[in-house]
Amino acid sequence: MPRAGGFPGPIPCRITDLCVLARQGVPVPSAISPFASVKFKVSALVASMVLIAAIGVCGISLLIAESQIQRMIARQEISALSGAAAYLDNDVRAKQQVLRSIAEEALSRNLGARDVQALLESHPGLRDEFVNVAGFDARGDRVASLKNRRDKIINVSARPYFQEALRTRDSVISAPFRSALSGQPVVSVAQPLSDARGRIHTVLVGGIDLLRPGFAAQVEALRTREQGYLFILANDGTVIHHPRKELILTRPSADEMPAIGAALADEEGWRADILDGKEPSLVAWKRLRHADWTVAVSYPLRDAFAPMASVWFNALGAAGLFTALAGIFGWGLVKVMLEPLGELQRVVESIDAGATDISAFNVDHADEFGLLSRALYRLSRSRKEAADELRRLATTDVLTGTHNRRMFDQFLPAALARARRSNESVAVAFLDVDRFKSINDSYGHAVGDAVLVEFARRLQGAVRCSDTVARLAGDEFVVVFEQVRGPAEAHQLGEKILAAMRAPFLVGDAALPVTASVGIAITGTHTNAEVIMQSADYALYGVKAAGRNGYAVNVVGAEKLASVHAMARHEGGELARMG
Ligand SMILES: Nc1nc2c(ncn2[C@@H]2O[C@H](COP(=O)(O)OP(=O)(O)OP(=O)(O)O)[C@@H](O)[C@H]2O)c(=O)[nH]1
Repeated sequence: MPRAGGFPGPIPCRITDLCVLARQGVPVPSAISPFASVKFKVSALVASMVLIAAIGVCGISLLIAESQIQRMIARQEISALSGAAAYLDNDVRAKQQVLRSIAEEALSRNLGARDVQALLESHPGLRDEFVNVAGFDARGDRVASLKNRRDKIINVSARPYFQEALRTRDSVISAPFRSALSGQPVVSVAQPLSDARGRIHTVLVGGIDLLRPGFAAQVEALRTREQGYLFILANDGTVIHHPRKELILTRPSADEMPAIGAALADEEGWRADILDGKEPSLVAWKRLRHADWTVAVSYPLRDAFAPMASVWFNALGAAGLFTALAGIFGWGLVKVMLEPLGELQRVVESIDAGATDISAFNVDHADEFGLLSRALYRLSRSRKEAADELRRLATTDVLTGTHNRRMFDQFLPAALARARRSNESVAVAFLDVDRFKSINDSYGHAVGDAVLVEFARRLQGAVRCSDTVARLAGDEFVVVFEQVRGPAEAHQLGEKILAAMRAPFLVGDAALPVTASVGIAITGTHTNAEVIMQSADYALYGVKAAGRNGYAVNVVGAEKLASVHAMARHEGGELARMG
């Protein structure tokens, strides 16, 4: 249930509910929740749009920047790898060159297989280049060895690099394998030695120990960054160098180690979508020219984009700041823009409270608020006119246009109160058309109506504008006279009314003699509406009893009919006074 004079309890209703309540006449709140305000909504909209735009622009820019940084890092890595590959190439070639020069020396000195041991020992620098250099005759049996000569005798005739060196008669770099002598992973360089007739009598094999600290250190020195790692693969995917030593000489599948799989894809390239050990990584690779190896680097993207994290953070901070500024700006802007609406609301409330009228609408705005003001002005005007018309209809007698009983019932007490305050007298004349029933019966109701209309017109013409004429019912009328000086004036009023009715009423073709009886009461002490009406009725009754067509005046409180003044109409139209 609505509370008296207020809005129902905790507000559970929506706008439509408010409209229903308003239509039912229940007061609805004029203030709205801040979150329902247009200011809030527009500010939130502006802020959201700026936030979306800022995040969108920053996000796209940063993604583009990330992609460019990725390319840049990849290019840097590949160029660093090119340097590393060239270094490794040169290193292997230098080792081949060393053995090749020994081969040339053996040929020039016409040395045979039996001289190879001495030849090797005459080149102490070989120990720096290789873990060991051994000589094998054409059957693959060892005939010389720089180190470990007492080691078990091995035969290398089945080794592919040995066979290839015999076949090509040129230097060959082997695939990585585990040395039968040292058990270490090695790569061998095989160099055939020929005699003057071109017959290969010995194949020199120099081993490069892949786990030798010097080799690992050399490779690691090629890295350009602290993060990530460098690895080397043979063309069949066998790992030659890797920070995880246990992988060396293994051949992991591309599924097991995507970084290794990617590095074998092409001569040179990079990919940034590799998951290397659960970590998204950028892998760049480059194939060596001379040895059939690929040198590659794996670089975690997290490290690559570490500087971008702070850029993202700053960008989001800037987006938040712009959003807050946009929200404040939007709020202020909408506040200014909606100022005319607030003004309009104040005008409507003021009109509603009766403090001002509809002329307060500012209809001069050129914008939408002007349109709204003008529309509200028109609506208010037509509603006011309708209300005025309703009020008029509610207080007007439809047939005669005089006031009706309702209006009279309100007016008389007010007039009496006014008179009391100003210590003046009020007179009420109670009129009744004489024998009106016979007019109706003789000429019909329409003529009766016309008589009533003419009667009212004459009555209104007989009194002052400030006097109030009302039709109570049927052929009964009343007139309220204010500021009456005394009974003598009341008599004059009675005379005046009767005189106004004296001429025949011209209705259609007929000229009807119409008379009226008038009972007048004038205020005395303790007068109220009921009392003065009774007094006027009493006077009217006296006139009727005395033969009609006359008036009588009563002073309230002296309820004794002093005299009846009746006018008798003779056939010739002459009037005679009966006292
Ligand atoms: N034409 C018309 N007649 C009405 C209207 N209202 C009431 N009447 C009639 O007015 C007549 C009133 O008659 P009364 O006042 O009772 O009696 P009277 O004939 O005037 O006689 P006295 O008052 O004694 O002189 C009734 O016949 C009603 O039917 C109206 O609006 N138009």
